[in-house]
Amino acid sequence: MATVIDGKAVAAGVVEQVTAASAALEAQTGVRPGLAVVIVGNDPASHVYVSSKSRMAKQCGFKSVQHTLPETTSQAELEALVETLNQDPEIHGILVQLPLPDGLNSDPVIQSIRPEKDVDGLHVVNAGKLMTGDLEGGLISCTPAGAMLFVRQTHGPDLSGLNAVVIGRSNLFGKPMSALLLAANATVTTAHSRTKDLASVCRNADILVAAVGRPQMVKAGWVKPGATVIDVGINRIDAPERGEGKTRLVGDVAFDECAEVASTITPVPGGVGPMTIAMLMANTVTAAMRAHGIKPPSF
Ligand SMILES: Nc1nc2c(c(=O)[nH]1)N[C@@H](CN(C=O)c1ccc(C(=O)N[C@@H](CCC(=O)O)C(=O)O)cc1)CN2
Repeated sequence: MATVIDGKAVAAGVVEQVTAASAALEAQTGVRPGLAVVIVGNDPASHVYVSSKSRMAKQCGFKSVQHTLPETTSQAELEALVETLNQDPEIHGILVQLPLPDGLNSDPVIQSIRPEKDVDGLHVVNAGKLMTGDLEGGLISCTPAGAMLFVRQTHGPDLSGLNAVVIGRSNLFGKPMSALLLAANATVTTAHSRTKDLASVCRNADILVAAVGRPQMVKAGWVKPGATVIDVGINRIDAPERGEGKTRLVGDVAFDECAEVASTITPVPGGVGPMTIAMLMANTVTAAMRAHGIKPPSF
């Protein structure tokens, strides 16, 4: 049976570090890190995530601002709000919750955020820094940064000689995750829906990262014995065993069977998910410290 990573515990450690850094910044400068979270529309899951982000920001000692905009918000209104937040000296981090409602284009919105306030790490400047191996100068997308912390805790900072396979190529996760693994010297394959014979590609992985959005797609036969398996999927499936109409969360990995083969594995829930919010806090305190000429800790 594999070692199961406790994402909640690791995230709590990061939040503790962030809270200390935030207090130190305030003691030195009188400034609290400021995080603005923008949500458009009525997606229930997004509202839950945004509430958690705002709550956690307060817990870390930040100034926390939430902008809740109606489904009918126009592209121009959304970009105007981002511009106001760009100009606000008390706001060091801006996050626009994704996905946006149909009819709104997230890309120009994200690119209108000042790179130094882009705590989601999605601006081309931050993505470019990551691609060129500059891990200290920019801001890194929260979920891959959190997943990478698990990888470092398991394998150390240098992944030389290890094969890593990332299933998924999104801007939010797959591409930055592949770049982080490559920067740590892993030999990286980015697999996706058009990859031929995905199972045998995965079987070559010492580190297998699944971010496909398909419930329990990765089976035990896809996992190399002794591999580290990181599950980034969050899928809600019917759970009639819990009662009529009930659901439960599962990842992209068939946990029970894969845990028999892997040496280390992340659960869903309680694995990578909690790291997303913790790393957002880390990015926000980093942005605030940089804005005041103070070197942030590495998380
Ligand atoms: N602008 C962004 N939008 C979205 C991001 C993001 O990083 N930036 N990521 C996801 C959603 N997300 C945060 O926004 C997120 C997803 C999951 C969790 C989490 O803690 N999941 C728990 C289970 C929660 C539950 O019960 O539903 C877990 O896995 O244990 C936190 C944040 C898309 N949008």
